[in-house]
Amino acid sequence: MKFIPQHDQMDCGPACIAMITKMYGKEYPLQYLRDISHISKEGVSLMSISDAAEKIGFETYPSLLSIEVLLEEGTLPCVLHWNKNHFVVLYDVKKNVFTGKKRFKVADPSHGLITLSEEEFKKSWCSQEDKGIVLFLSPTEKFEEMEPPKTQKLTISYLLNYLKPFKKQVAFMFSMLLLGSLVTLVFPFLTQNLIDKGVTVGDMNMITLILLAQLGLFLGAITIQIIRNSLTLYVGTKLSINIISDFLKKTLQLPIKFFDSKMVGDFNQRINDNERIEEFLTSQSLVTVFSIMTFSVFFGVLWYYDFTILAVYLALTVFSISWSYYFLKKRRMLDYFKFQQRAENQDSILEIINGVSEMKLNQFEEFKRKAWVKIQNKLFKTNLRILKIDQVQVSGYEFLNQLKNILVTFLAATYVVKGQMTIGELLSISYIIGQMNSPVNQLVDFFRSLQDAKLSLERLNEVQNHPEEETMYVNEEGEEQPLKTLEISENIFVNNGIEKGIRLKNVSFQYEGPKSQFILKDINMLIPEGKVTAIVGASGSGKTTLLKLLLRFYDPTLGSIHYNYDDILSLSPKSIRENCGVVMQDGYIFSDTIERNIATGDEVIDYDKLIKAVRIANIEEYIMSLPLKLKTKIGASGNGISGGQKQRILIARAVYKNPHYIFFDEATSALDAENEKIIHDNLQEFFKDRTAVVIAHRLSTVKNADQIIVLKNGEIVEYGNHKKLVENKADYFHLVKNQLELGN
Ligand SMILES: Nc1ncnc2c1ncn2[C@@H]1O[C@H](COP(=O)(O)OP(=O)(O)OP(=O)(O)O)[C@@H](O)[C@H]1O
Repeated sequence: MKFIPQHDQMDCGPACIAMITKMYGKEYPLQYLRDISHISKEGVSLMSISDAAEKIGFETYPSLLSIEVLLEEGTLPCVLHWNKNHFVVLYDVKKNVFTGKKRFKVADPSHGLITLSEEEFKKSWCSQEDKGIVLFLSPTEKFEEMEPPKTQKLTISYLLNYLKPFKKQVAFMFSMLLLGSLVTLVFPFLTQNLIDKGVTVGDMNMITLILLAQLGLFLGAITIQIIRNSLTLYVGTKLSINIISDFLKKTLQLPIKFFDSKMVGDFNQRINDNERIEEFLTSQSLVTVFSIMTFSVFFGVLWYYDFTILAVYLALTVFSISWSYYFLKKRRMLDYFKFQQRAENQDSILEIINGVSEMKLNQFEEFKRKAWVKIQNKLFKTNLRILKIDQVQVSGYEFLNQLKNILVTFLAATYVVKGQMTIGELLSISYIIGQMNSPVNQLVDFFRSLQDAKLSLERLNEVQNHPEEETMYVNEEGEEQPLKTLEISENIFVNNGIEKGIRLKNVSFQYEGPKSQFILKDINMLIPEGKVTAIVGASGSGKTTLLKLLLRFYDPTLGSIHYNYDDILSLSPKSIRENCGVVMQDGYIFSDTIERNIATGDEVIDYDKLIKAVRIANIEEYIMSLPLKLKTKIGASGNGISGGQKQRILIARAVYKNPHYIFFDEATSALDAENEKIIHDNLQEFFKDRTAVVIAHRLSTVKNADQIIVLKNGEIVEYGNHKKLVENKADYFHLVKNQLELGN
């Protein structure tokens, strides 16, 4: 059984399929499996795992059954629903020949390969009385025929390219290292001469001279060390900035769907991954090259002194390195788990901080604190496992090192006793052995760092390999074409007199896999150019989702959306968003000045436009009452401003953009009636000649719209203007009835 760990907190499902496909001889990349199992922040469901497995050629049978039936009729490996919130693979069940007791072998993507007794197994698996949920998978011919998609892997050599711009500095660092190594090389000869030509002969002048030379060399070595450290810091920092900045650039080009499945902790850990790689490139790799050089030089010097001593030294060194390497491999998986638990830990702390007031209001503190302690316990267990391995590795390594030193000293001392070696030579050899140990330690550190860097690379690979948002599209003739820019022009020619606007044809949409619920169902509508369309409907009816499709955050599962005559799939998402002024329900206030929060896209702020936008959003009075006016900083996530002020700033942001399309999702829901009326009147003027879609529950906002669309459970149930819909006395009427009676 080849174990594959989950990379992120929600990855257990895809990791289980990856292990099973591997058992059947095929290696599917985790990212591909994530995509086809439609992973979200909540992870994947058994249905999505089954969908994904079917897609790559398995036949799947989900079941709820008892342990006896599982053992009698089940085929292994299978996926089990574990502790009601996780998935694992059961790959073997063995019977103890002496006790007759069964041992269950389980691959837990967040913990490793584990063997459990029947009791333990039942405790984690059985969710309803004595039964548990299982997904059996059997490969079909399709599985044999299908080839896993190829992914390009980031390699260490690719990363070395990052060092290229720093050739000069690296060469300089290298020459410093070389110089340092030459200096240390002279020390053993000085020691030998100090004893043999100074102390033994009683030549005080010689002793003084040699000691002065040693002092001089020592000062030289310190100077070299200082220069080297500053250079390493310089190159390291620059490299780190380049690597992480490229990573952020790439990450920001990924589609929203990618972010749907990631937690903040997962991203933070990836930044750490980048730093780990930087450290590997700057500190470890260079120093190791140098260490190997130093080692080789001392190797030659030791050979010059005595071959037997060298041979003993080498044999034990090879043994101690192999010892460490073996344990490093064992530690590899634990590193994955630690990474993941640290991400969980960060998310938990973040949630406690962000939700502090809700927690206090609803007495949730204890529960959340205990959840945090639970994560800490998991982390502690992993750390304990790591420590156990490290203890054995380090103790064994130290023991071998000491044994090496003792043996070599014993050999050298024997030579001195026999008169085959001088005391000076003995001391010199001791010095050389001491010097050779540090490159060997360095080599062990290098292997550890290399392993860490490789793990980090694997995790970064999935970001690197994920297709970016702006890619190609396939036209009607089946040819690949570059994406087009959304055209906004007065004289767009529309074929056959078709009305201009955004047209939705038979649009259906699901967030997750094919077996998931349709959030939008067969939507047909035109959002006419230059007019205001309002969308109303009960909470959860799919209004926001519809808006997100228009912004190309997601693509329709079925049907098509056309901006005038262009299919949305042929348009670059960036160009669509550039032409849209959007206020979302969860609009975000950046930790910056008010003016920067409004003029987000412009390098140089156009103050005329800004004042106009601020006036339309009716927030001028508030801003001007602040001591720093437009330059006032509004805190992280908009702390320090009220909900209504936040909405007005978001409206000002959309207006400042001067967009052709306007999408407002409950943009004025937090405002008082008076403010809403003023903004509403201001917007009527602003909406002129623009195409607007407004989602609102309040009658006053939608009443004047040119057309009103009523959504119910993802379907359009009614459309028309206010007057017509009220007369219909159907869904719209019921939605706004209370407000009508109030005389609005
Ligand atoms: N990222 C997502 N992943 C999975 N399901 C989602 C996601 N976002 C929304 N949904 C689901 O889609 C459905 C419609 O949500 P949507 O936000 O579009 O409704 P809405 O009509 O805008 O509701 P409201 O008036 O409360 O804002 C809901 O059942 C919701 O659970």
